[in-house]
Amino acid sequence: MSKNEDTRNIIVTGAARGIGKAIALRLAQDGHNVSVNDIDANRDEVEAVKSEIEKIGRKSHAVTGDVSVESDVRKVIDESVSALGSLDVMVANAGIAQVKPLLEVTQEDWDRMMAINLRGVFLSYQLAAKQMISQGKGGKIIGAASIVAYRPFALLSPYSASKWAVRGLTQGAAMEWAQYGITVNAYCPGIVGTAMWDLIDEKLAQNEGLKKGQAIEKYSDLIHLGRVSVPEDVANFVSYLASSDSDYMTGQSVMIDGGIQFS
Ligand SMILES: NC(=O)C1=CN([C@@H]2O[C@H](COP(=O)(O)OP(=O)(O)OC[C@H]3O[C@@H](n4cnc5c(N)ncnc54)[C@H](O)[C@@H]3O)[C@@H](O)[C@H]2O)C=CC1
Ligand SMILES: CC(=O)C(C)=O
Repeated sequence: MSKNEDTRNIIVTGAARGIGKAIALRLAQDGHNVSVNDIDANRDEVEAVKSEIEKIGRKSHAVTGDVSVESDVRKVIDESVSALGSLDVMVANAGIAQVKPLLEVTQEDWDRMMAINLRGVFLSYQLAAKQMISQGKGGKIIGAASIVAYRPFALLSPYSASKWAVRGLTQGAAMEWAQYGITVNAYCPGIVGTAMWDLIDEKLAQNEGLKKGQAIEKYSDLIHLGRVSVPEDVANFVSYLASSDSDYMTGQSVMIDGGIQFS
């Protein structure tokens, strides 16, 4: 945490594992209180993250709910504000991936992708902004985009479109909410070794006639820094976005990918 930084009250969605968990733990280590959300099926994992945050010495709250459902996002925010006292930073991290040739994508596939990755971010952004405006002290809203928000990966077209839309939403929200002292930015990871990439690797391998582990190896050749990302690489950048050091930055979707894409 920067010198003279206040303790902030923060929500991280999709925080049971992977990048969301790393972000939640890093923000707690930075001295903030962190409320953690995930779907009900991951209740035990999200409770375990809450315990880890409390062991660090910060306040925490675990709240399950589906970010694509407005009443669930409202519950996540209301419970978190009751438990922590306010909402200063919202990290809309939850997301899903699907690997499928575009010619085989069904309307159900498309709708599920957009419901979670786009409507989920929209609801998290909008309801967080309303809460922050009611508090009258501004705030920081941070979303999960991806390098595919700039250049899609083949076989991940709906996913890429959802992340491209998150980049647009982040710009529009930044324009509309600057007047309330709210900044809105997004992080764009590259290839991060999480459960999401386990799934992508398996499905890409099936599609490309490779063995398990070979797809991630092949795609990793794109990384100039020469290693697959770990969730902590992304959490380090989100720590900056949540801190006052990023106060003059808004509307940006920034690559944190070891040098795959260059904008
Ligand atoms: N792993 C990677 O290489 C990259 C990941 N990202 C993005 O970063 C974010 C986190 O990704 P990972 O940690 O890798 O994924 P992950 O699959 O390991 O974790 C995502 C978490 O979000 C939760 N989640 C899914 N749908 C939800 C819903 N409707 N409501 C609440 N929680 C929900 C899952 O249960 C899971 O705990 C995602 O938005 C992803 O698209 C972006 C670029 C690269
Ligand atoms: C999952 C994802 O966004 C990438 C780029 O791998």
